[in-house]
Amino acid sequence: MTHTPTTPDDATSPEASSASPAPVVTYALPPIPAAGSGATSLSPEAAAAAQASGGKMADGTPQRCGLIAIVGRPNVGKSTLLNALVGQKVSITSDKAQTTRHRITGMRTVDEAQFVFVDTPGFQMKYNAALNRNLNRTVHGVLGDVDLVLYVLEAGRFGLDDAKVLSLLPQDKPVVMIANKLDAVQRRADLAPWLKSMQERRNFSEFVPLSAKKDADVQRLFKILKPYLPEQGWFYDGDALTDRSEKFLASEIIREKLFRLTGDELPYTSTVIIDKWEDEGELRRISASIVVERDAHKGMIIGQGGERLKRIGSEARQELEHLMDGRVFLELWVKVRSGWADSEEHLRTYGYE
Ligand SMILES: Nc1nc2c(ncn2[C@@H]2O[C@H](COP(=O)(O)OP(=O)(O)OP(=O)(O)O)[C@@H](O)[C@H]2O)c(=O)[nH]1
Repeated sequence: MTHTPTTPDDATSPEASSASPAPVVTYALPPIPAAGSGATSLSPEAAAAAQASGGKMADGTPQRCGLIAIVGRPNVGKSTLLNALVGQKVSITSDKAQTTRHRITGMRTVDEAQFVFVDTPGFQMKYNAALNRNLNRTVHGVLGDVDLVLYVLEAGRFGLDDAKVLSLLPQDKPVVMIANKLDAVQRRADLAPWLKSMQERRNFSEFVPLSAKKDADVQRLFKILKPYLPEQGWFYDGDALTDRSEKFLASEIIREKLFRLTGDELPYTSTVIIDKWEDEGELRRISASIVVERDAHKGMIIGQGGERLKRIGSEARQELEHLMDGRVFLELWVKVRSGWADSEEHLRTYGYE
């Protein structure tokens, strides 16, 4: 099979694409990561939606639906791409590598095709704590279940860490290479030899240089990916965007503000737990704890005179009010749990199994 690099200037339609779509696969209950757990079973709502649709559009066009994993080394833009594809923030982004820790599913339905995205954490090769063992286990578990893999790189760069991720990808799945951050490439001409060298590394189904931050690129990606989805009924309602709970999204939003406002000072092992979630008429009261490993980290988060924690809380509250379309009262605590990232016991307590 020959591979034609697909660039934003090259209007390749899915039909005109040189790669052949994945074979039609039909299975009664495809595995879907359940919200908040590592389990892979289809939720009752999803099963009902798949049945109700009968697998066809009103005009008789067969529906398509498939699971797509987004993989790549930390910081290549996987979460940014997922959020852009879903059209809503379902995964946090930051400049700090390794901010994504959960198997997040977001979904988006475009015409007859439902794309169900499974975000995978960056592969962690540097540390050996229990947290990272769990991350790698999660990545392998996810890849076994999907119909298509999006392998994300930074356009023009292929380092040892990218090679490591590539070596772990299954041979029997179609893999689309996404060369992200195209907007940051100064000389587009330099990209051609790089793309050619990538063609020799694996039998990629497609090459798609793009910027996850450009809407037109993201819309074009849907067209390229559609033929790879198996013909089968949708797993979710056509307007569903995530199967994550509001509580989970809230903790992710707080975590994002935490990482953004502490810069590189705070280790990625810090986490956020929602302790209280109550509705009082129009007002939602949320109380959350930021759990860190050391007293020094606690000081960093609180900041001079409590200024930093106040800002984290205020920015998170504004985004929560936007997400929930209502007033939010947010109370934040910082707690120290020494060595929690090293302990399997703690990981279970915090729901990372
Ligand atoms: N210039 C540019 N920056 C991008 C693009 N996509 C993502 N970024 C930036 O790259 C950084 C990392 O993005 P994330 O989406 O958090 O990366 P990730 O791969 O999910 O990272 P981990 O959670 O560490 O695995 C952020 O600062 C993004 O704003 C892009 O298309 N162009």
